[in-house]
Amino acid sequence: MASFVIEGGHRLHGEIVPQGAKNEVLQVLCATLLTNGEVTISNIPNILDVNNLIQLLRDMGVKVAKQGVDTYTFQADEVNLSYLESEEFLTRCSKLRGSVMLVGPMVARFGQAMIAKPGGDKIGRRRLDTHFFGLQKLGAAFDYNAAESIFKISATHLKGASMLLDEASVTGTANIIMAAVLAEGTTTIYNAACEPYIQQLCRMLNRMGARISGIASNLLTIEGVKELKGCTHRILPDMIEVGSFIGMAAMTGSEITIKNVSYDNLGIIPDSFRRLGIRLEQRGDDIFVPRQDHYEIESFIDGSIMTIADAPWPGLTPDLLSVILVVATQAKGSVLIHQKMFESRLFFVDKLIDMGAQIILCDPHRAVVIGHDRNFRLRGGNMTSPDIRAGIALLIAALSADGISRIHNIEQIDRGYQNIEQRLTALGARITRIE
Ligand SMILES: CC(=O)N[C@H]1[C@@H](OP(=O)(O)OP(=O)(O)OC[C@H]2O[C@@H](n3ccc(=O)[nH]c3=O)[C@H](O)[C@@H]2O)O[C@H](CO)[C@@H](O)[C@@H]1O
Ligand SMILES: C=C(OP(=O)(O)O)C(=O)O
Repeated sequence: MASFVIEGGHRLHGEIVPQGAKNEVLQVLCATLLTNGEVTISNIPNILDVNNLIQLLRDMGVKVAKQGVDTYTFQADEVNLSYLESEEFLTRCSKLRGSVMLVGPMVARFGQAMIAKPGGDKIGRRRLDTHFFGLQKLGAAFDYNAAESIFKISATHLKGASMLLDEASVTGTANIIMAAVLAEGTTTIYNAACEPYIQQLCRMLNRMGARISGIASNLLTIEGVKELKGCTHRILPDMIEVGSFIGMAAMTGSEITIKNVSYDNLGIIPDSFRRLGIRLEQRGDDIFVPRQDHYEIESFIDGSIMTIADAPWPGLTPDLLSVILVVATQAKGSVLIHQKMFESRLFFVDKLIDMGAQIILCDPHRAVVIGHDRNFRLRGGNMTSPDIRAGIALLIAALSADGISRIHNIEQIDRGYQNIEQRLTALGARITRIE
């Protein structure tokens, strides 16, 4: 297990460019299986989850060629179907959440898919019902082997259908879209997830010849086509990285410009940080965060205490709540952080309490943060990163703290953040990786 050693208390300064979005790239990589044509994707981040999925595609027989520093071509013209039943395939799938999105394309193109319970963050129950109910509606049969945690899906013929999803699952919607594009006839998906990454997937599929309308809404209409062709696609900047950097700038009292953020695709994220009293300016497609010695959490209009909660897009992504919680510890005022979607994502607050933060964990979903207004600083600590976003939140806390901190299990951070210590060191952070 690798660790970071962080010397806190240094202000940061300069420009940082967000990487390509992890959660978009995981979707569109799976979509390359839908065609035997060549798909070129650029702005692919060099992170653990993405590299694992690319390796998985290679092992399946997909021809993968690196064309540039962040650009790859993929050609799935000779997929090894027997590999899909191997022990090795199942083990690899279980390493990342994104692998679940192989199911839709595989059923659509090859009529069968087998997948082990996918990995990803251990942040509470992460059911897959929406995925499989949707695929069943399209005519696929599925079987779950509980003893081995293996899902088996097969379909001789997928047929378009109307469906109302029981929840707007992001990867579930992606899976159903990718199956429906090659189904016979029309599919409508209501209560579809509609975040920018799903929009990007739909636009890419349309460039491949799919016929999807309603993009950016929660009602998608998909007219199935017989086959898809290759295309080129560029990944959006990672909105969770953008939010993490806004929080990091505020918490460390630093002046930072975050470059090329695709502001229009950030939704409610900038305003969520503004509600904590953080000033940020849109400058073209950049975000400028000025140095702020104090920031004060707003109250609601009636004077009651602010709540910041997650919700399906266009609500606030749950993936930023850990960062928002950490940043609130140095604000003036109080806020209730309500993590509605996941039930084990707030337990990392124990580590912040050890560092001197004032937080009451009310229950697994809710934490009240009482901001210090920087009256006293967090103390460096020794901690383990439980999940990707708690990991970056702890890193931000450590950068602002007095003294030395150690964060263990940083593989969790590496899953989603590219060369993070080098990029932050370029801004003046003091972070050392210990293997
Ligand atoms: C690889 C990937 O893309 N992972 C993202 C994806 O995971 P993933 O697609 O696995 O997450 P889902 O959207 O399926 O659901 C996330 C959680 O929210 C709950 N839920 C979801 C929708 C809803 O309307 N109501 C509700 O309560 C689900 O029960 C689940 O516990 O979306 C999550 C929610 O944005 C993000 O945290 C993950 O980073
Ligand atoms: C929860 C996350 O990732 P995953 O779904 O891959 O576990 C995340 O990106 O915050």
